[in-house]
Amino acid sequence: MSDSLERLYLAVLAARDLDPATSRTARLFQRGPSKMAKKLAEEAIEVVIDAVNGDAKAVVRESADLLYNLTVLWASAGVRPEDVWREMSRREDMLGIAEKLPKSAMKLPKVASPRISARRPIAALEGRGARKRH
Ligand SMILES: N=c1c2ncn([C@@H]3O[C@H](COP(=O)(O)OP(=O)(O)OP(=O)(O)O)[C@@H](O)[C@H]3O)c2ncn1[C@@H]1O[C@H](COP(=O)(O)O)[C@@H](O)[C@H]1O
Repeated sequence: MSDSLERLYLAVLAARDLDPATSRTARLFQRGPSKMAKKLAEEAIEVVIDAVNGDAKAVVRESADLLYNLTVLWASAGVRPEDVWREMSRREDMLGIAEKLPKSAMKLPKVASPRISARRPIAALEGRGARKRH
């Protein structure tokens, strides 16, 4: 999947400077981040509606649109796909699955994921309110 997204990301970068009259991507760049965000949100809602309606084929179609609009927003924000893959790997190393760190240290799993046990114990941050060491 990451290969497809990376190819799409490069295609979006290449289309950025095309004629907005003929390129949707160039038109999105011309209209700026707020339009990109609006389209991304619209696609996310379309995926949700189709999923709630149990229309798997529509979920596939709208998910492709969602990922397209996400790569456009990434490009506009200066985010590269590899930046996201790196963050997902970091989370996987911490927790064994790609999810956010729990807000408090208390919720970290008792048994570290196999990838962690082979490494130095990781001091869990307690989120933004992490106490400073005295
Ligand atoms: N991968 C995509 C891609 N996925 C979805 N879309 C378009 O994004 C829109 C999302 O669906 P919507 O129903 O929300 O859009 P719409 O209602 O048809 O029209 P709007 O309301 O958005 O104006 C559709 O029009 C899709 O055609 C895409 N448009 C372009 N690409 C790729 O982006 C690259 C650049 O293409 P151009 O933008 O055509 O230069 C190429 O590699 C393309 O294949």
